[in-house]
Amino acid sequence: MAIEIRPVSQAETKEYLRVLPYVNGFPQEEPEPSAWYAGSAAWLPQVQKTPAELEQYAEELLTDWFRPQAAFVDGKIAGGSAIVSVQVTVPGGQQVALGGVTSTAVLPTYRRRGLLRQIMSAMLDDCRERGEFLAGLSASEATIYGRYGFSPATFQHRWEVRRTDVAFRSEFTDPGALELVDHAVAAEVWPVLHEQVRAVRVGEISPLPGKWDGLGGLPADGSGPAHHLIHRDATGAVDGAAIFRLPWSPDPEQAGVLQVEAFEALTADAYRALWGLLLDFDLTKRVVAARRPVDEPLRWMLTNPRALKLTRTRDNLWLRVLDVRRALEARTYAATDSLVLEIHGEGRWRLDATPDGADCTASDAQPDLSMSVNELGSLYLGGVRASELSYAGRVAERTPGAVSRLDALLRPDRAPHNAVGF
Ligand SMILES: CC(=O)SCCNC(=O)CCNC(=O)[C@H](O)C(C)(C)COP(=O)(O)OP(=O)(O)OC[C@H]1O[C@@H](n2cnc3c(N)ncnc32)[C@H](O)[C@@H]1OP(=O)(O)O
Repeated sequence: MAIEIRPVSQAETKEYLRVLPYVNGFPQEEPEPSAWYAGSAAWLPQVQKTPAELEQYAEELLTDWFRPQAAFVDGKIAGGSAIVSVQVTVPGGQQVALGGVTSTAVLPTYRRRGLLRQIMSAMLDDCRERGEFLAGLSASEATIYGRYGFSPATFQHRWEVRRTDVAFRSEFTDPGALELVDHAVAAEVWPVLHEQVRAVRVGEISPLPGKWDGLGGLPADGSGPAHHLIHRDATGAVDGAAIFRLPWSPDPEQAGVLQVEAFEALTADAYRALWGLLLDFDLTKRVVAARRPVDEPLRWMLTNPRALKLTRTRDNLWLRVLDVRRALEARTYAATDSLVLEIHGEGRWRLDATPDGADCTASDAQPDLSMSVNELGSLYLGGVRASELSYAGRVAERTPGAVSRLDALLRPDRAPHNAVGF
């Protein structure tokens, strides 16, 4: 078979859309909140489209931020994937370009013949040419993307708590105020709030264009209508917001569940006030929250921290460092130190790191530490410790103490987290 890998042209977008429905079909542990997960509910694999809608979709598919590549087998599209242009916040606060791999699927009749391998290679080359020194994705299966140098860098929790188990350790007097708002107000609040959050949260991703458009009318997808809660500080400025649903169910087990679909707080006051209301909501039995950071402070507010039960923990953003020097120079560090890092296949680098930034230069000195680009991807945002990877045999310490020194450099203030995906 003759295989050609290349970008999809406008004339080919309709044919390319035949592949997209096969992106789905992987087993999900449980349904995710509809609108928050990965963005638009209008994403093709999630809804059946009429022929007219498909025409429109194909017409508008190619944009300057969505770059699909396809594998043409004997002239016909047999698989595809795409890079979306987004930004990720790295330690120190810089928001750097990230090539986001998404919408990956090979038609079932063409799988295991090396098509994804070739598509991925073309897409990562494209990222390098555009100067994107990081690529990222969220993985349908954890066994696929390690071979291309990706590795988990952020993680997320799903938790639930029974209302009868909730008691707060201390009274909280809110200097601000909570307010239920309609969709139109929420649609104005969220983009601004998320920009403020993203400026300070390592790992957070910039929203794709149109991300917030749907907020005005989040679908009532069986989970009931979306409710919008905001918090204002004492000056009236919005410093937190939540979206929740109160799904009705004939099943008593599923009834009385308050689902938190989105939650952001810029201040501790907003955080405490919003959870205070959501966890003590009349006529509910349980609160369920998904896509939450792994260092959720909420448990420390409860008299019984065990009441908050983790029901799922999973990797979220996988990173692939495409240019070691630029990546290491883009972030800041928690200490001042110098280490020589050998990154298999990507050279040997002397990192002179400080809290204000770093210099990274090619080096032929003896390395202090050796690892592959996968380990570097996991370490980069500070969500995984070098000592953990060293114990697992994945980071080799050549100079005694070098693992601890690297941990001290990369130590994060908060666990990296991205509530927004792509
Ligand atoms: C980032 C995202 O978009 S996540 C969504 C990913 N999409 C899906 O899961 C949809 C369903 N799956 C598919 O469409 C395909 O199986 C794909 C896209 C995952 C893989 O496409 P293929 O063309 O079959 O992969 P390809 O033949 O290039 O395989 C490359 C390597 O990955 C391995 N591989 C491929 N799929 C899988 C898998 N599901 N699990 C484990 N290993 C896999 C192959 O064995 C091969 O290994 P090798 O390098 O050791 O030889």
